[in-house]
Amino acid sequence: MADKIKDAKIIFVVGGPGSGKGTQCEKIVAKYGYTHLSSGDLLRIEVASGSDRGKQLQAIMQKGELVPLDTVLDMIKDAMIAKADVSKGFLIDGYPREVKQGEEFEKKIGKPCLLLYVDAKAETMVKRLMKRGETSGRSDDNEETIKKRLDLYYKATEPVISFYEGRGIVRKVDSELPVDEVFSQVSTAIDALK
Ligand SMILES: Nc1ncnc2c1ncn2[C@H]1C[C@H](O)[C@@H](COP(=O)(O)OP(=O)(O)O)O1
Ligand SMILES: [Mg+2]
Repeated sequence: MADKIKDAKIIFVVGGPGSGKGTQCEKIVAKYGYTHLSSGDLLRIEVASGSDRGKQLQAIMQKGELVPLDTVLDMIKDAMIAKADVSKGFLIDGYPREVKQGEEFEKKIGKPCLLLYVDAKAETMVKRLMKRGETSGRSDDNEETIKKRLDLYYKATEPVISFYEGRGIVRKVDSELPVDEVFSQVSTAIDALK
């Protein structure tokens, strides 16, 4: 496993809920051909399957809490293995959510070459999520859960950014700007890799 993805680039895409991670990842996929793995989407697929594990996950996610570390990591790893032969890079979207998740990822999978920090104000994120909630069908896009997810983001995930800043791999993009302008900052960060 470690061998198979050794040469692939790994990018952590980190930012608050509703900051625009998914939106930017979609554009990276289109321009650079990376494989996009959203931990949230992987979990939602499991929930939709109606499995016992899915039911447990559903309860946790609806409360806006983090699901157990090994569960998410196993799902990401399986998805990476499935794409290892054809992928030159992986976008790990919405993970790590806490420093410990990052450490586990590196132990079991590999090191990121870049942490893309998608930054937006809390007020902006709430607005976008409320709007997204009108059509997303996501049970966690409601006012009460959004507040919890934001609190958890500031408490658990912001330290992740400081942790990787120490390694010099963090590039911050201003996601208050229109999507295409954010993407031009994203492109600059990715073009600088190699
Ligand atoms: N730069 C931007 N300007 C305006 N709206 C944006 C934006 N980036 C994303 N959005 C919108 C699209 C979605 O409806 C909502 C949340 O975006 P998202 O990509 O789903 O966020 P995330 O994956 O970080 O939770 O905000
Ligand atoms: Mg997303």
